Amino acid sequence: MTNQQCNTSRIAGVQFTLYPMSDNFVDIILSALDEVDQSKVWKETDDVTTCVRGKIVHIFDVTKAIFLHAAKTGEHVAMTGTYSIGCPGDNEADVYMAESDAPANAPQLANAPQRAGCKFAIHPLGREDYMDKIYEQIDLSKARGVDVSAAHYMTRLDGDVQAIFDAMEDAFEAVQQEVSHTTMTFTISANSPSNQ
Ligand SMILES: Cc1ncc(C[n+]2csc(CCO)c2C)c(N)n1
Repeated sequence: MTNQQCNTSRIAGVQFTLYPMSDNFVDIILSALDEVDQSKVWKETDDVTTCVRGKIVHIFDVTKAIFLHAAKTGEHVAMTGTYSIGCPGDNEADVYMAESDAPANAPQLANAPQRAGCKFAIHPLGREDYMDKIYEQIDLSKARGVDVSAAHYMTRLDGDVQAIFDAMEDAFEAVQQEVSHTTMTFTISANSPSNQ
């Protein structure tokens, strides 16, 4: 689903870390961060994570593109992170909310097939009825190109990387419309020797 929100949408963000299981990890991390178009988001990298903030459509576009960039090296790579929206006081990158909705990396990713496995969990905050909000809003039966299965504390998604990130974006988008402060944690892994 593409994000149809206009420029008055709320700022969202993600803190994430890439783990290339390779001697070449510095190059893989830095080239992924360098070569992906992050012009539509606020960003900051340090020794622990990268933080990207802006419209929902762009924070998912950027994390998807960085993971795909690292995975196309053929090395076993994992990424873990937390998406967040509605965090009180989160507005210092408001200028990025005026960006257009067209995802900056979508054209380059159009033909970049890559399989992965992912587990994610969504956390609607400050609500006693949080389980209802999850069940009401998330309909992964509509997710195309991913196998969905239950796991303890998480939902597992297997399939193409782009379809996995699209399914997570749809879930995050739907829940945050109902619950103002929502976070989502995920771990995604590609080229794992466990699958060979
Ligand atoms: C997305 C992402 N952002 C930051 C780090 C932290 N980090 C670990 S090694 C390295 C390169 C050499 O400084 C960096 C930036 C990461 N792993 N993944």
